[in-house]
Amino acid sequence: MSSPAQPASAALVAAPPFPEADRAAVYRAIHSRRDVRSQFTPRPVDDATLLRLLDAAHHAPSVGFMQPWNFIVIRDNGVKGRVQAAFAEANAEAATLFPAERRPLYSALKLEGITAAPVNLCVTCDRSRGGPVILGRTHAPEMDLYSTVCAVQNLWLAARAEGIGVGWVSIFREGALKRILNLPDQVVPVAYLCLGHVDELHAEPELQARGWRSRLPLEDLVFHDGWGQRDG
Ligand SMILES: Cc1cc2c(cc1C)N(C[C@H](O)[C@H](O)[C@H](O)COP(=O)(O)O)c1[nH]c(=O)[nH]c(=O)c1N2
Repeated sequence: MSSPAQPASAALVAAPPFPEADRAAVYRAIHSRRDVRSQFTPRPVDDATLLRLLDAAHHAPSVGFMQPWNFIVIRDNGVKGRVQAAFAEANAEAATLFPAERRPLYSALKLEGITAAPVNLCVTCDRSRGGPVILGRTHAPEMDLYSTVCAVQNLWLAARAEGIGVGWVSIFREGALKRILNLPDQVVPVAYLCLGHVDELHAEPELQARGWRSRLPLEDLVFHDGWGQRDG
């Protein structure tokens, strides 16, 4: 297939601001989204709802429209059990890495909901998708991984709107997850997510509520025209 010398024309549609109530809903999803470990109800996640979430993820931006993601839906208790064991092994290692005075609090935190969540989802990045040269990735090969994270965030926000909680678990040796899920060499497990209906969510990040770490003031993070310049 030969590529045209001129790109085909692309249609435009009107893009006005959303009406007030719709805008409020978007911000509500953003601000009330939480990372969930303990609040999952046993109610199954039906296929239609799950498909809407995956479709939201699939509409994320991606470098060069690479769409490097796959979604491995895990409902099998045997697979969940193996993932849970991989977490437990890595978490025991992780606990030793924090200063002694923080270890009791670390060990008291619940950092996964793998077996409690009705659905687990591994969002992967196929680093070879679309071939070796990808528009926008020529000088920044990690952009495929960032694109996959955009898909995760889309899903996380859509899940909030659906009353589904999502918990991201990243305390694994990557090789362990790859072996359990039979991932090919070029496929990276970017996110391991636990999903399930929730009736309640924490009002603030659980790590903040439990005294692990607090939200930084936005004004400390905004610079103007260069690093460290605070005056606009
Ligand atoms: C890339 C990545 C990886 C992880 C997380 C998040 C992200 C973005 N988070 C959740 C994290 O602790 C949480 O997002 C923050 O504490 C903020 O809380 P809310 O998400 O606002 O509830 C998380 N939480 C947890 O209990 N175990 C984990 O392994 C991880 N890993």
